[in-house]
Amino acid sequence: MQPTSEVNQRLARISAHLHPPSFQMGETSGLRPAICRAKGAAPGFKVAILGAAGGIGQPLALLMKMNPLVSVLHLYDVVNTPGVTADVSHMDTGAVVRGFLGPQQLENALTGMNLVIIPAGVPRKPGMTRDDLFKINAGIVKSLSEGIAKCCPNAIVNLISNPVNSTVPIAAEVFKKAGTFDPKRLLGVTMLDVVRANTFVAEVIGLDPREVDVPVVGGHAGVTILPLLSQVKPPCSFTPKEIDYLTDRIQNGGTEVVEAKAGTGSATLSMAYAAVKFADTCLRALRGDSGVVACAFVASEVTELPFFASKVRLGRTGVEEVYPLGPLNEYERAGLEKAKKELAASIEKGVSFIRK
Ligand SMILES: NC(=O)c1ccc[n+]([C@@H]2O[C@H](COP(=O)([O-])OP(=O)(O)OC[C@H]3O[C@@H](n4cnc5c(N)ncnc54)[C@H](O)[C@@H]3O)[C@@H](O)[C@H]2O)c1
Ligand SMILES: O=C(O)C[C@H](O)C(=O)O
Repeated sequence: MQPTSEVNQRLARISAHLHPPSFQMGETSGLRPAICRAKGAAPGFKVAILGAAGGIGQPLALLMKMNPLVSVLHLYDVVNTPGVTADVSHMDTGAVVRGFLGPQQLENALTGMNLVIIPAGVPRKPGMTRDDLFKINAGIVKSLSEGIAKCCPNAIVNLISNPVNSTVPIAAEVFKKAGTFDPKRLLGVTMLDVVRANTFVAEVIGLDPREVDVPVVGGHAGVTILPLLSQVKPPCSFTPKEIDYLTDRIQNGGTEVVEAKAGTGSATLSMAYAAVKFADTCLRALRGDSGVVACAFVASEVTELPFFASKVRLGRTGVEEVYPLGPLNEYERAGLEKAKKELAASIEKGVSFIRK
């Protein structure tokens, strides 16, 4: 039988653990200090998610916490990071999770990061285009990019916030101004278009989507999303009706979700999946894996436009090769002309937002 005082002390310790005093973000922004003998994080990459408490940010945080390549996961947002961080940090996977709240903690969130994923910003409601988000999201991406230029200029950046066709040029201009721009390290995330294309094509041809690979080039909005159905792997042919159906469904997949969600937001779960698929690709390349290829919206000389989405090869330094588009059929050449016209305006809008 233990003395009562010892039992009481132990109960008090357990109670303090279960009911901590009110949450406070410390200077270094960790959650409340834990009793911990670990000397530091295990080997792996340090990843920050900016916008981590949002519709995409939360499932993205969950999935990145499960990624064995991640040793440290920083969750930053202007609201609600304490709760999301406490929640995700209880998962018994390797990554150490730390939460950061508000602009005063942005620098701590970013310092030392290898990869920064940005899903911060407002989503569409029915009837809106992605460009309608520019007014709010341009400023958000500008300030977060300024933080990256200052605190982790060598990090790979995965930019999700819409309109991607303009936010990537915005980030590039901020980095140029700061003298830190390296086109190899800035990638607009168009993986959701590829994920959708693989799914819809697999449905039409009756295959498992995991066996299908559809290159999607151009940009990430409406007609700028250009699936190259003539280059689908495994090789297959489509009727003109199937091509029209697939092109339209892939280009409007985002709107399909926005309308189904009826005012409560846009794609979050499939986007978190696509973002993790893309981030994992970047991390494997950083680790030194060879043959790592994905579609992304990057600085490019594939067309006359300064940015364009196409297949890229990733390596330890980021984008190591931007692949040409390959042979296009007449339908795709016509789509490319339409895509370039809209893309040029969106890119210019982003550039002049910073240069003005
Ligand atoms: N690239 C793509 O394929 C793709 C796909 C889906 C959504 N999106 C875009 O991703 C963005 C986020 O979508 P969502 O559904 O997660 O929206 P959401 O509103 O659910 O979450 C956005 C989060 O960003 C946070 N935020 C706002 N300003 C911030 C700032 N200055 N710093 C840090 N965080 C900030 C908000 O607090 C919120 O938690 C939208 O712009 C959306 O259009 C892109
Ligand atoms: O459609 C949107 O607004 C969100 C995203 O760009 C998507 O493609 O789902």
